[in-house]
Amino acid sequence: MAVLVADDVSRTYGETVALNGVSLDVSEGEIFGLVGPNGAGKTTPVRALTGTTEVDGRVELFGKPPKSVDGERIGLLPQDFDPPERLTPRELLAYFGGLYDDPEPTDALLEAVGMDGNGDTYYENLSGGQQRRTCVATALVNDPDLLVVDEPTTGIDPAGRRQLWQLLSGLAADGTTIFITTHYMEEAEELADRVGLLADGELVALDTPSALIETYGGDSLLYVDGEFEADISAHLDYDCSLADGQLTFRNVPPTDIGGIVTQVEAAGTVDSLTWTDPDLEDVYLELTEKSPERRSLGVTEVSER
Ligand SMILES: Nc1ncnc2c1ncn2[C@@H]1O[C@H](COP(=O)(O)OP(=O)(O)OP(=O)(O)O)[C@@H](O)[C@H]1O
Repeated sequence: MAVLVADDVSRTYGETVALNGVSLDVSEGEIFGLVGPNGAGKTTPVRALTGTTEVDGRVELFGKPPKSVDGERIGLLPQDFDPPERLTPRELLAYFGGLYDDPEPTDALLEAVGMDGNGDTYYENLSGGQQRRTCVATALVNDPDLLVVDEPTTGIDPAGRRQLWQLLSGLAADGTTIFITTHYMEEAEELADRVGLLADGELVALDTPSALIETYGGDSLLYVDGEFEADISAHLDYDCSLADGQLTFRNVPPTDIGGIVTQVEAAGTVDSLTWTDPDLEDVYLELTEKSPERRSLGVTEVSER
């Protein structure tokens, strides 16, 4: 059963269309990532899911409207969560724990988010990343069945971010459903089972990261730098382009790289090779840099790039 359902959800603020007919569902134990540029509308579904803004369309959590769901089942980290500065992480977690029937132990929460060494420092004296880790812990205090986190790792260093990915993956493996918004494409690609891409309030793509990359990510590229004659391509069995002393080969299988180098070296010298595979960032740029008009014409094929 879907834990979370949004069906044809729209929200306008005055003249601004924040969400336009967004439909998605998230299954138990799934991590769903929502990505999109600033102002694309990512926070608006978070508010709709947690019943803090009214929307047109249907939103259900555990088969009920958000406001009817037992708060014990939901963990929320708002984007702009700003706890009292003169509390320590330990005091904050104790405070939030007091709001629930069976809170998680504070020490375990501090350790889970990598804050066990700073549990007694005033919030105002923590670094930005340490503050955000503390905020993540507050969303976990009730061991929620559904965790909704809006840009949870903003400001957290790469190692800390990976630690939180592991934490979230572990929670999902144990059955927690996770809805996460992020600006980090690596985070969405690594963490999310499926990713929805919002642009101008519309969900322009929704699939697994690998399927999105396959559909929209574009070509793998092999760059060969060296000294070549202008007619080098005539000596090669592979299509390529030559610009600024660099040969570019598109979509060659990795197993062909050795053969390409051998052919290029027969007609020039090779200084270096660079290989790039498309990733979710390419998908993001491909889909978000188009105007709404071009997207509505379905102009998203790789060949259009
Ligand atoms: N309370 C509000 N009043 C008026 N406009 C709003 C309000 N909340 C959001 N908006 C507008 O709705 C649109 C979507 O905002 P939203 O916060 O959902 O975007 P976002 O994708 O989360 O952005 P960011 O990545 O910058 O956090 C924006 O144009 C924003 O200005």
